[in-house]
Amino acid sequence: MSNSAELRNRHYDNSRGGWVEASVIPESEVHVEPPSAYTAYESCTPIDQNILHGDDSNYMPFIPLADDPTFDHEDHAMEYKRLAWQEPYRDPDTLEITLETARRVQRRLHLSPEQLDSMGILPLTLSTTSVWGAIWTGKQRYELFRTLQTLSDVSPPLAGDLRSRLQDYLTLWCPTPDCTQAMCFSHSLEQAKLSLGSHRYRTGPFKRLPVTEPCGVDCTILKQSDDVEDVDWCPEDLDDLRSACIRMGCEAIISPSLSASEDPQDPNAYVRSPSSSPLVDTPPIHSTERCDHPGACRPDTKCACFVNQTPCSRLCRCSPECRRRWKGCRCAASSAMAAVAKRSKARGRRSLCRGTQCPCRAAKRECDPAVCLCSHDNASCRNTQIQTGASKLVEVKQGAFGLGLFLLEDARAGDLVTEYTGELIYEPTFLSRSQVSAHVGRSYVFGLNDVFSVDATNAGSPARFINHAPSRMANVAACILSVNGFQRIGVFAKKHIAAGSELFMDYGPEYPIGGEDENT
Ligand SMILES: C[S@@+](CC[C@H](N)C(=O)[O-])C[C@H]1O[C@@H](n2cnc3c(N)ncnc32)[C@H](O)[C@@H]1O
Repeated sequence: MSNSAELRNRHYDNSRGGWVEASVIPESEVHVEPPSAYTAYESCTPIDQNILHGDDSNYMPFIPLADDPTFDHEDHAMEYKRLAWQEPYRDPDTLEITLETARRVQRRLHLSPEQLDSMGILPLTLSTTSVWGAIWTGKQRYELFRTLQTLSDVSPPLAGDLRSRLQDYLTLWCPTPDCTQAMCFSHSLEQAKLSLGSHRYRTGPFKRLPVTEPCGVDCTILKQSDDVEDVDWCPEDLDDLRSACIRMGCEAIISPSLSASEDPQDPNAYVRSPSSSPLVDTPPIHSTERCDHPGACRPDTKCACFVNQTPCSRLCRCSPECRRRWKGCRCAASSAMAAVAKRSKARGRRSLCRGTQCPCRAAKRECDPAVCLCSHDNASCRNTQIQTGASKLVEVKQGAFGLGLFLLEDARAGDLVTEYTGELIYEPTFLSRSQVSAHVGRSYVFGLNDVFSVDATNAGSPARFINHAPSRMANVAACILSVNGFQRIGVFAKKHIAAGSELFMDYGPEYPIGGEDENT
């Protein structure tokens, strides 16, 4: 048996059939460089879709570049109204406990929030008048999920209150067809508000809920007949119900009359730039607003779609019969096109909706599988690359200007290389953050529309590493497309790009590096 000193100097090498002497380097001769710390502010959370951040201009979350004496910290702090670390610490559970206690006391003893506040028995004041009360804070926290005005709004709906329960279901799910997240934060601006209960439906033409087979014990149909008032459902309500039923897997109340309209309206009616290529000449882009009113869009509805002269998307909450709804393309309608599509699909290529004769593409919209006669088969339509995630393999490594993005496979002209994702931020946040990015000399912000910018500084996709080159030398170009109601940034190949190439795009004249003028 070897002693431990001998063992330390030998190791077992299978290839050499037994113990071999190890060459031991004395500790004094070992020089290991300590690993260098990561450079500050370099971390970026990978995300595959934009996330709504909104505004952080009120709270300064931390002191950026705190160890850099050349950064003007005082000036930067002026961008914010409050310093987050000077707010008193509140255990988030305290809010829940306070609200739940208040709810129970209110139910059993019928004490109002004001009475409870005057008794001073709760850890937080409820105060319905001050913006700092627990009710207001609760509303802030939950308004993404449901609309709260008073304490009773925080309560779960009663079993027989079908309307509130349905609203609860609807606000729990993201109403975006592309998103399957419950309590989604990415599309929280889009929360559905059920329009039930308005008196106007009592006088209009009603549709009765078609009674067919219930989907289960909790089916809305059973609730309707059992324990709630007899409800007359207007078309908008039915649309909401249909959406709820689809998500619950219940086919029972899906009215056939609400399926996608077959109105042969000219699909070109809303095309704004018929001859433009999808990579250039972007028309003025408005924020992704959608209408939320009964009936069709008209001048008096003053909705964003009507005012901006943009077609209604499938997320709009106007009547399904509204003539402003985008009708999609008919690119696969002819048997000849269908045959071409079949042939190219067999070769693994997408051939439909390639050119601007496709009205969706001409209008800078991706084809919508719900209405277009092409994208029922995604493998054929060339204009669904962002929503189907048909991007290329890429890698990040040292590029021409710091890190850069490189292709790992060939790309053909028009192929989606990657999507540019990040946090959706408002202008004040853009301004406060740009002080830091100007100081470090790197910016990852991409203007999306007249409300939002996409900032890939803290969270984003590999597209954030694409370096700038003037247009004539750039091999990719970014294009903002409307994808099923949302504006998204696709980075497309301008020409054939061989695997291994670094990707460059023209950042445009507004980018600090300078556009064509400065770099040509
Ligand atoms: C979107 S980032 C690109 C990725 C960046 N190279 C990195 O290492 O993270 C944009 C920044 O890269 C640098 N950059 C990109 N293209 C450049 C160019 N043509 N000339 C000089 N700097 C460039 C600038 O610092 C710019 O603010």
